[in-house]
Amino acid sequence: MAEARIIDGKGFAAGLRARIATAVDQLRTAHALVPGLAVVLVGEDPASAIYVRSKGEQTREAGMHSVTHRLDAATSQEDLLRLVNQLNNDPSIHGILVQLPLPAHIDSQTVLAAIDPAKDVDGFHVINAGRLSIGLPSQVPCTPLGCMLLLKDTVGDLRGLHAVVIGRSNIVGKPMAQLLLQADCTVTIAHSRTRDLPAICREADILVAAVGRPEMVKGDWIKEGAVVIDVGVNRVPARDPAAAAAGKTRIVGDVAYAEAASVAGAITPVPGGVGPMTIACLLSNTVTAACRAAGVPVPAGIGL
Ligand SMILES: Nc1nc(=O)c2c([nH]1)NC[C@@H]1CN(c3ccc(C(=O)N[C@@H](CCC(=O)O)C(=O)O)cc3)C=[N+]21
Repeated sequence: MAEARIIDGKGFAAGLRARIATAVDQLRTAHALVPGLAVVLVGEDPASAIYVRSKGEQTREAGMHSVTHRLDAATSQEDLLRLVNQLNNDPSIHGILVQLPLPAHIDSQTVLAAIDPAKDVDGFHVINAGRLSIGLPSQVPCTPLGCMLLLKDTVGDLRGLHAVVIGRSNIVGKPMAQLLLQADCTVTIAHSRTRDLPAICREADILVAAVGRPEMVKGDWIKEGAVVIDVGVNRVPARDPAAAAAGKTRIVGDVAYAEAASVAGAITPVPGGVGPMTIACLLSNTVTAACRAAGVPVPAGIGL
C-alpha cells in the first residue's frame, strides 16, 4: 500500500486567505464595506495569546478591520458582558470571538449566549447550533468548517460515505457530525464511552479525530485508503531527551501519524493540517457575517 497523500492544510489555508483578501477588496470598492472582527482574550494563557495574535495579524493581512481586547484574568463576568454588549452594538464590528477557555469564575455559556448570533463567528451560540442542526443558514464553527473544506477538496462528493467522528464536543465533534450529515454521509459519533472504538474506526471511509489525546488513534484502527482528519493539538515533551528535560515541547495530533499514513489514503499532518484552516475560516465567517449584515451577496469560493 502506498503512503497516504498528505493534505496540506497550511497551503489550502493560505489560498483561502488570498481569496478572502480579494473578496474583501471587492467589498470595499463596490459596497464601502470593511468586515471587522473583534477578538476578546481574558487572562494570559500563553497558547491562547499566540492564537489571538495570529488571528489579529491574519485579519489585518486580509484587509479587514481588527480589534483585540486583552482583559485582565480577574475581569468580572459583568465587565465582560458589558464589553460583549458594546461590540454587539458597534456597527464596525461584524464578528465577535471570545477566546476559550475563560477563567473559572466566568460562566462561558452565559457569555456565549450574550453574543449577537449574527456576529457569532465561532458559531457557538445556541441559535447557530440549532440553525445548523435543522439545516438553516448559520454561522458554522471554524474548525469543523475547515475540516469540511479540506474533505470536499480531497474527496469531492462525500455522499454515502461512512464518516466516524471521535469526540462529541459542542465546538468540534457535534457540529462536525452535522456538517457530514448535511453532505449525505452516514455518520457515527464515537466518544470516551464507546465500546470497541478500534473496530468502529476500521469501518470509516472518513475518520475525524477530535478527542485531545496524543496519538490515541493507531495505524491498525484505520481502513486501507480512508481519509483521516486529525483535529488534535496536543503539546508533548520534545523528542530529544535533553531538550525535553529543558522543558521543550512539540505538537502532536490525536492520530499516530506515521502508522496511520502507511494505511490511509490521505491524512492531515499536525501541525500544518486543520489548525491553519481554523483561523482562515474565522476570517471567512467574518466576511459572511458582514455581507449578511449589509445585505450584500456573500462572495463565492470562501465557504462551503
Ligand atoms: N473561541 C474560540 N475559538 C477558537 O477557534 C479557539 C478558541 N476559542 N480557543 C483555542 C482554540 C484552539 N484554536 C486553534 C487555532 C489555530 C491553530 C493553529 O493554527 N495551529 C497550527 C500551529 C500550531 C502551533 O504551532 O501552535 C497548526 O496546527 O499547524 C490551532 C488551534 C482555536 N481555538
